[in-house]
Order: sequence, then C-alpha cells, then structure tokens
Amino acid sequence: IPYNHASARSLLGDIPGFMLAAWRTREPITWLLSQARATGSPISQIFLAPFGGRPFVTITDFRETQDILVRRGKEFDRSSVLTDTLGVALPHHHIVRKTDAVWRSQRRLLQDLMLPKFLHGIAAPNIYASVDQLVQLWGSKTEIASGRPFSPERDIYYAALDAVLEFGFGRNFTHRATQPQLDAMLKLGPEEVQKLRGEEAGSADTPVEFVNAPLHETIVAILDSGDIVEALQSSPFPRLGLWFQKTFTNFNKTWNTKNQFLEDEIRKAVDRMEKQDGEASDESWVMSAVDHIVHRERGFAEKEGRKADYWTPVIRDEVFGFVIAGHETVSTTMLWGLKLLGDNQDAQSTLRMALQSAHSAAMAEKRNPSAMEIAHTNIPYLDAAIEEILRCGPTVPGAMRECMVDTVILGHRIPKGTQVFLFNQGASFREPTLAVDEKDRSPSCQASAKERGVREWDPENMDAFRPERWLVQADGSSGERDGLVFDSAAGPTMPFSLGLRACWGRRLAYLEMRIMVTMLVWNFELLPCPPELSDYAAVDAMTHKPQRAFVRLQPVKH
Ligand code: HEM
Repeated sequence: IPYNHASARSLLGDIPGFMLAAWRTREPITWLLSQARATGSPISQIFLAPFGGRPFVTITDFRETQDILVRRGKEFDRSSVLTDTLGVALPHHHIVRKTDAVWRSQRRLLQDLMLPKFLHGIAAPNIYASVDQLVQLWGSKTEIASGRPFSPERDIYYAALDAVLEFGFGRNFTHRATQPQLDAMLKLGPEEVQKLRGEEAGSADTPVEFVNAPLHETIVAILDSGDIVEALQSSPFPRLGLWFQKTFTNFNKTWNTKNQFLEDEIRKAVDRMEKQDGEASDESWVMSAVDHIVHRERGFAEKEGRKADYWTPVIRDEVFGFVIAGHETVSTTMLWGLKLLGDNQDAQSTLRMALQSAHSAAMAEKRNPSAMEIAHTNIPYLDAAIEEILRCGPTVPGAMRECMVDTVILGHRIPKGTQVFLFNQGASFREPTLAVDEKDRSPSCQASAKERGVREWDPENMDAFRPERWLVQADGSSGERDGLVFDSAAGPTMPFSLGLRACWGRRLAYLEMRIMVTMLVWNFELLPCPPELSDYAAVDAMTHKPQRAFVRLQPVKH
C-alpha cells in the first residue's frame, strides 16, 4: 500500500507532519487528504502511531467506501479511536459502541424520532419559531450594518442550538440562545447603534462587530459542555485532557449544571406522562424527544416486567448526545452554506426564484412561508442546493472504521484491528476518480456495479458549486432546470456517511436546513463579501468548520 517513504523511516512516522499541520493551518484532516493525494493511489497508509505502531489506511474512492460502509458491516465496525476520544465524555452514547446488542437496544429507545410524524408534526413548528427569531435578529443587524459585512457565526450557532433544544425538550424548557440576542438588539438606542457602526462607518468592507447578549446559565453550561466534548475529542490524550479539565477548570460546575438540566427535563417529562394516566400506547402527550424517550422506556419496562428507570447514564448520554451531535454539525453546515450561496450569486437567485414560485400563496400575501408549507412543499432546486452545500461544505470529511477481521481492500491484505479512514472528499467526490482495476474491487462492489451501475460526476466540474448536478429529468436523464426532479443518488456523496452506522439525525438535519435556508434566502440577499473575508480556510475540531464566515445582507423586497 503506497505511503510516504520519509515518514516510514522516522520513529514518529507522520505524527510531526500531522501536528505541524494542526498548528500551522489548523486543518490536520485536510493535510491527511493531501498525503493520500500525494501517493496518487485510492488506498494509502499513514503512520499516526509512533515507534512503528500499526499504520492507518486511508481510502479515497467512493465505490469502495460505499461498499465497505453499506455491504461489509461484519468486516468493518465503529472505530475504537472514536470510543477512546468521544467516549471519554460520552461513554454511554450509542455513537461510541460497536454494532452490538446494546447499540441496538439504545437505538430502539430513540426509534421513531426521525419519522415524519414526529419531525413534521412536533419538531418543525418549534424549530420554525426559533428560525423566525433569527430572521428578526438579522433584520435589525442588516439595518444597522447598512451594507457592511458581519459575522453570522454566533447567531447560526445559537439558532442551531435552539433548534436542537426545540427538538429535544420542546416548549417545556423555556430558555433559548437567540431570544436574548433579539431582545438586546431591539433595545438598542440611537447612540448605541452609532457606537456599533463605529468610526469605520464610511468603509463598506469593514465588518460590524455586534456584541453578544448574556445567556441563561443553563444555556451557558450546555454550550460549555459542548466545548469540553470538542476539546477532549480533538485532544491527542483525551483521558489526560479530562483529568486536566477536572483539576484546573470549572469542569465540575459546568458538567453538573448540564446534568442537572438533563435530569430536571427528564423528571418533568415523567411527571407529564404520569399525569396523562392513559394507555401506554397513547402518545398524544408526547411533545419532545425526551417525552418520547421516557414513553418508550415505560413501554420497554412493561414488556420486560421490570421497573422503569428514567435517569440512567444511558438516557443521560443519549439525550446530551443529540444536543452535541445535532448542534455543531448543522451550524457548521449552515456557515458553509452561507459562504457558498454568497459566492455563487446565480445559484442563489435561482434558489430564491424557485422558493418564490413554489410558495406563491406566501408571495401573494407578502408573508413568510409557514412551517408546514416549508416542510411539505416539493422544491427540487431547494433539495439540490442543500445537497450541494453538504457536498461542498465538508462538515464531516469522512468516516472511520476498524477492521474486525483480516480482510482485503482494493486488492491489499489488511489485518484485523487496522483503522480505516474513508474520505468523502478528494478523488471521486470532488476530484476525478483514480484508476482501479475492476478485479481488485471486492466481489460485492463488482456485483453492485453490474446490478445497479456506478455513480459518477462529470470530471469537468466536480469541484464547482452547482446545485443543477442533483436535478434530472423524471425519466432519469440529466438536464437543465424545468420539469426536473431531485435525485439524491445523482452522484457520489456521503455527508452523513452510509450504511447501518450512518448519521442517525440526518432527517432532522435536513429539516432544520430546509427551514433555515428557506427563511434566510426568502428574507435576505446574501451579497458577496470582500475577498479577505471570503476564503475557504477551515479548522478541524469536532467538525471541519470555516475559519472565517461573514455575510453582507440586503433585505429582499416582496
Ligand atoms: C448537517 C448535519 C450533520 C452531519 C453532516 C452529520 C454527520 C454525521 C456523520 C458523518 C456521522 C458518522 C457516521 C459514521 O461513522 O458512519 C454521524 C453520526 C451520528 N449523528 Fe450526525 N450529522 C449531522 C446532524 C446530526 C443531528 C441533527 C443529529 C441528532 C440530533 C445527529 C446524530 C448523530 C448520531 C446519534 C450519530 C451516531 C450514529 C451511530 O453511531 O449509530 N447528527 N453524523
């Protein structure tokens, strides 16, 4: 398997290169991809364990990756690297487990939360109400900024947190992150507005720096706990990191406040359930994910003839887990989306026209489309734009798996225990596919190509932001806009990974993005920002997020 010869001769292998990239560019995963690219092969080795430890294997080939994730689950399972990193903060969450009976039972606890009945009926109206606040906040900021750019980072981060709080705890937990920002903005007097505009008022390209309003202590503890998880997950020594946090920071206070919040919300859900006094099958009282989880725990306990236990480490970590997994990921994707739409004015105008024509009643009545209209109206160009944002804004640049048996990838023998990083960037995703002899592909990969064909992008424009690539004629041929349908399998992509262990929250993420993209593009024109604010440099932490994100907004006249 090709590798960097200089690294193989060094006792520390690729570790110095990786650390240097982390320090210099803040993008060690992009550096990993560049190492894979340098070998010119779709399979490479990378030496990230010191003193001759077993190398990692990287794959940059959509077909083989899809095969490993979808059809070879017995050979490849959740990587122990994730268990050793994320597992330090979330030891009982199903994300860090191998695909075993415990994983299945924990997933049963969450079952049905991603069904349209829950997402559209219960989550969507609340998420919409939160996004509406973001629109109002940006309305005020746009007026104050008068054409100057500002950073959307905190606002999007808070809006994504609010959305996941709406999903998780519903309206029974009243604190949010965006509302205090809006309240503070609406209270600003003329002098404060002038101060915000500052001496730079004359310079159209200088960003306006808005101040964040203070948040409720529970919201602060949730955000700080997320930062702790991120720091531990990205640390080379997570257990030592946890010891450091516990010894030298106010970790204990933050973590306890977060746990107390979760316990209170679960207890309140149990109280509501017990007040219903109805049949176990009656779910009409369920208004949030925690309601749903306690309802299912009661059902399981009844079936298994045991006493229901609602405050367990599993329930605690599962509930906190979806706050963490759902918050940072959606927020990062939206930041990439704002950049991509600002830099691709034609695509943005096409998207706005598609929204205006599909929501014609809202246009005629000069109002925003409602939550239900957004959730239920079929708009192929909107689906295409969201899919293209996910493809070009690599929030999670790949998936990691561990070989559970001695196996073979692309004709190379790989021993049990090897960690395999499967990129969703680079060759075959946004760069031309690298040559592979068909006979080196696994039997299941070859069979699938014969049965279903092979997904490929036109090599000419793989790197470009082009929502049109996701639109095809209803008969399957590709073409230009009119009468086209959205095809989620138009070409290679896997922002949520694939197979049994792919993202559990995918449908919630799509719903949130659908609401946010619609409401923002409906209300604001995202104008291009100056080049120095428009680069695509990223930082690799829990997600691969932009180092700099800015918007320059102009209200859309309806
Ligand atoms: C744009 C937003 C999101 C992206 C790009 C994303 C991406 C991913 C990826 C790549 C994985 C790893 C899958 C693998 O290893 O094969 C994953 C796992 C997971 N995600 Fe997401 N995710 C997003 C939003 C969410 C949301 C909103 C939630 C929940 C509220 C969520 C919950 C999870 C969970 C629980 C897992 C672990 C599944 C398992 O191990 O069985 N994600 N996600």
